[in-house]
Amino acid sequence: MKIFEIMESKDYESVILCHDKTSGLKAIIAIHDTTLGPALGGCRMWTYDSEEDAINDALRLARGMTYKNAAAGLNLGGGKTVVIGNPRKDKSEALFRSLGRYIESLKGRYITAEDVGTNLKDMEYIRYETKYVAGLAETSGDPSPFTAYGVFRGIQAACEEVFGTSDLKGLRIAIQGVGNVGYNLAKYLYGAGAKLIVTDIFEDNVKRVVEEVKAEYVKPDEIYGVECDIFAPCALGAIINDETIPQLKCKIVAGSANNQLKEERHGDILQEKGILYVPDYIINAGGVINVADELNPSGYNRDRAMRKVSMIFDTVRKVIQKSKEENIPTYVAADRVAEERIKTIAAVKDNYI
Ligand SMILES: NC(=O)C1=CN([C@@H]2O[C@H](COP(=O)(O)OP(=O)(O)OC[C@H]3O[C@@H](n4cnc5c(N)ncnc54)[C@H](O)[C@@H]3O)[C@@H](O)[C@H]2O)C=CC1
Ligand SMILES: O=C(O)CCC(=O)C(=O)O
Repeated sequence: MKIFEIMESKDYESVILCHDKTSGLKAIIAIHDTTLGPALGGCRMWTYDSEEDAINDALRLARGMTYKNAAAGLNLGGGKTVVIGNPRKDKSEALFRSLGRYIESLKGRYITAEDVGTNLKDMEYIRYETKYVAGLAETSGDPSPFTAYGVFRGIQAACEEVFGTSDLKGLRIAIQGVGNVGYNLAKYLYGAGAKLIVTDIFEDNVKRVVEEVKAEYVKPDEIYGVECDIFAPCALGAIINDETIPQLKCKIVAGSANNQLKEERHGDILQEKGILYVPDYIINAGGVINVADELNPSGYNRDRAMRKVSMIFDTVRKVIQKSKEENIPTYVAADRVAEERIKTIAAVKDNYI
């Protein structure tokens, strides 16, 4: 793996390899860009097939956070931690405290939070060793309901564009994955009068949405072909690909899953087919917007965080507008929105003060 070549090609600032023999910690902290402020991004714990896969994931996710934070209007850069290990078997207080000490050594250049495979308890252990951790139980807590609310607002903005109204009443919305975010999203959509079709690989998760929001159930591999207005991927990445696109019968793709496009060209294909794709990192920023509110000098405020999450409606509109004006796919427009903000703020910071 030619690490410096990769870092140079996508402008990474640092990649820190962390190892602790006692706790078995093997982690990578990737910091992509700190132009806007300290890098904020969650800590993922996963069993990777190889160390190279883990490093690549950390790099990709860290860069994603730069774009997510920038487009969301946060004064934060992008970074991410990847812990190599099985989140069901390999967790311990020592492991997360050891990681916390590495994060502390960065003196605030990187702030961590939850991600796939980590939870509030893990963040508490990290907190024993460093204050550079957000998303704690006593402050902003579980980010999922905020992410779901942001996705809901983004869907409303997309509907305004495609159907001429943000009213979701009577629309058919297919949700892939009704876990933490998908479940909360289903409740918002049901409350707004939408008809839901859902799938999940866990029976319990399906059961609660079928009961609580009268959703229709389809098998996991049937969700792509469901006749619907909106397809909301809330499970895995790379689900918009050569196999799934021909099956889609929706007008909008808008959901919380990270890295939905398997390859960038799949965003182009959606556009050619007249399906509006709402870029993942624009619509799923609710969680990080909420977590970032903890960094406010006056302390965390839930109402303020919700107001900011609600503005995802405006960010989605801005991205759609840019895509139309510049005749580019929405995923390119999103990147431009983020890059332009970073460039402008970097120029402001050029001044000597
Ligand atoms: N939780 C948050 O605040 C944020 C989550 N995201 C992304 O949103 C997505 C969902 O996150 P969470 O709800 O927190 O995760 P989760 O693990 O609680 O829920 C995911 C659900 O998808 C289901 N699933 C997995 N594979 C599936 C398949 N092949 N077909 C159907 N269902 C399947 C799982 O059984 C689970 O119920 C992930 O991609 C995550 O990276 C992004 C930003 C913030
Ligand atoms: O929401 C969080 O807990 C951290 C932010 C993050 O890593 C993400 O949005 O993917």
